[in-house]
Amino acid sequence: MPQPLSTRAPAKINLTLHVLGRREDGYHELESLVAFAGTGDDLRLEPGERLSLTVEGPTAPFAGSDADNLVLKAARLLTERVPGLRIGTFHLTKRLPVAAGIGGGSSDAAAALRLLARLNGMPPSHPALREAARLTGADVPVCLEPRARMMRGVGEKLGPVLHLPRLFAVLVNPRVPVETPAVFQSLGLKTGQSLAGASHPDIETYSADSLSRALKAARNDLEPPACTVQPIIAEALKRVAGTNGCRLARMSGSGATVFGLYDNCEVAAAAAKRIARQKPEWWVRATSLR
Ligand SMILES: C[C@](O)(CO)[C@H](O)COP(=O)(O)OP(=O)(O)OC[C@H]1O[C@@H](n2ccc(N)nc2=O)[C@H](O)[C@@H]1O
Ligand SMILES: Nc1ncnc2c1ncn2[C@@H]1O[C@H](COP(=O)(O)OP(=O)(O)OP(=O)(O)O)[C@@H](O)[C@H]1O
Repeated sequence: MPQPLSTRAPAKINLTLHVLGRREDGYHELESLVAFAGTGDDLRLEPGERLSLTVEGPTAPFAGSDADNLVLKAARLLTERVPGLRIGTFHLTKRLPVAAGIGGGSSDAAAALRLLARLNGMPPSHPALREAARLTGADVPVCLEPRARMMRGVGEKLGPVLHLPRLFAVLVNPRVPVETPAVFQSLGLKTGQSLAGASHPDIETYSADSLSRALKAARNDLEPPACTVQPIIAEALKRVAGTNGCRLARMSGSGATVFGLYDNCEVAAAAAKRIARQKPEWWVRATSLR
């Protein structure tokens, strides 16, 4: 029985993000503990002669032109590397906010690579998949197998899968797009500049307590520059931090999405309800992270 050619493209959450410096090519060296949410986009692949894409769903109008979609970029990069690759039409249901720091486009691109691998019987470790992912964007490699892990370099160095205790979260996006290059720019590092930063311990199995301690001791270095680029992020952080039972409020990636962590799903759901009532125009989701 062939497996259905569909997959979830979950939101990527940077639980921590330390900037270690800026390379000569202008990209920034990072260290980030990445997890994935229960909420995301959906992608389906209908095998066929031509490579094409349809996009629908609530946030489809904001995802740019289909020709520039990262789903097609990743698929093209793979076809260039694998002669005779079976292809087809992708159908993307777009639900995640765009340019939001939760890797929507990256996760969609990684989902496309997973579906093409499945259609062609390629193992997930195939070097062409890894290369196509890396060339599509810095966040794509970590999204290939969406499980919690440490990400280093500019996203190409991945640690082993981490067994995190289930985290109960609320994701909040004030519906302002934030362009990643503008935030890195606003950090103001010179090329070749290194920063002394506390590095993350390499732990494979966290208890709820050790994870909570590690998260609190860490930070997202892109939070201050992102708040300068888009001051509403500071308001989102304050609103999340002010909800009952919020253990930690932090921005993901380059923003503007902010997450709050809670002890259980009931408290998280209540916090989401409260923020959605206060700010009906914002995107608010209670979800779990792993
Ligand atoms: C901030 C993160 O979301 C953290 O996970 C990622 O590092 C960004 O990943 P991404 O959006 O896939 O990034 P890309 O599309 O590859 O790069 C967009 C732009 O962000 C800047 N960029 C990105 C990644 C990185 N490590 N250093 C950078 O300086 C570069 O100006 C680059 O031109
Ligand atoms: N499938 C896609 N979904 C969303 N945006 C896409 C997609 N393909 C291309 N894009 C373009 O990519 C840009 C970044 O969108 P995306 O939602 O991936 O950002 P992000 O969440 O900030 O990503 P990251 O956290 O990796 O920095 C947008 O300007 C958008 O036009």
